[in-house]
Amino acid sequence: MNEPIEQRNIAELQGVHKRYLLKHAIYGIDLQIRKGTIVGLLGPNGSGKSTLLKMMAGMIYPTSGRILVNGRQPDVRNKSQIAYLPEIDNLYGWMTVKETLRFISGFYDDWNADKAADMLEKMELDINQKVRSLSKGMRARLKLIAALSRDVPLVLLDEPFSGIDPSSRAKIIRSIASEFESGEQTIVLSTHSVKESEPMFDDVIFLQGGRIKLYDSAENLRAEFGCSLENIWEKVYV
Ligand SMILES: Nc1ncnc2c1ncn2[C@@H]1O[C@H](COP(=O)(O)OP(=O)(O)OP(=O)(O)O)[C@@H](O)[C@H]1O
Repeated sequence: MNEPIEQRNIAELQGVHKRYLLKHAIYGIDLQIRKGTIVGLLGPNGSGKSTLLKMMAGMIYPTSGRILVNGRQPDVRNKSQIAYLPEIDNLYGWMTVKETLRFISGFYDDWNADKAADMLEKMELDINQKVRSLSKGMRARLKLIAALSRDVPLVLLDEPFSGIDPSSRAKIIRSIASEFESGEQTIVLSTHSVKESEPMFDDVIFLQGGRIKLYDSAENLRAEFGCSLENIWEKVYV
């Protein structure tokens, strides 16, 4: 027997519209995010990726429409459901890597210390180094560890690879894919690194001007267009 729709989806958006003062960022989006998948959120600058992720994280609210994560409207009260990695750098420079992770872990009952230790090793970070002396790419790795070390149903990553060089990016993507517990967690990840990220995506959303241009499984999209997601990007946006 098929599962009811609401149990198959970790998040549902219905007619979601977002306006910042006079600027329309998202236009009436309907979306269902399947549980246990890694979803790529793709689109050019200003297409609405960060706005969509912030609304799903409960950081900002839709102007109209409805968002449900695990059946509840996201806000500060259901932070136990959602890990969110913002595009901005929100780390304290005076802390070491170890202190940063200890500090962040104190906020969350769902912190998985084993996972954090494992990722620290894979991401090759020195736990005694001060955050202020880390390179941009190293800081990006630390932010990623902070988001991925929580045992939550939904992980939202906004541009997690910005500042990370291409070879490290590929390595980190493999590490995310290996840490990912299919069935337990869902990851929605915005990125401009389509080529490197492509192998880990189950589903892909192409946004354009605040609207969904394409949304399907990566497999269906590749079959329909007869090419890679990277080439679909070129067909859609260039
Ligand atoms: N706080 C804000 N106030 C006013 N307009 C905003 C604000 N945040 C975003 N916007 C506008 O909303 C639209 C979508 O922006 P958003 O940051 O969501 O896009 P994005 O796809 O994440 O872009 P990028 O790839 O550059 O990060 C843009 O036109 C942007 O200028």
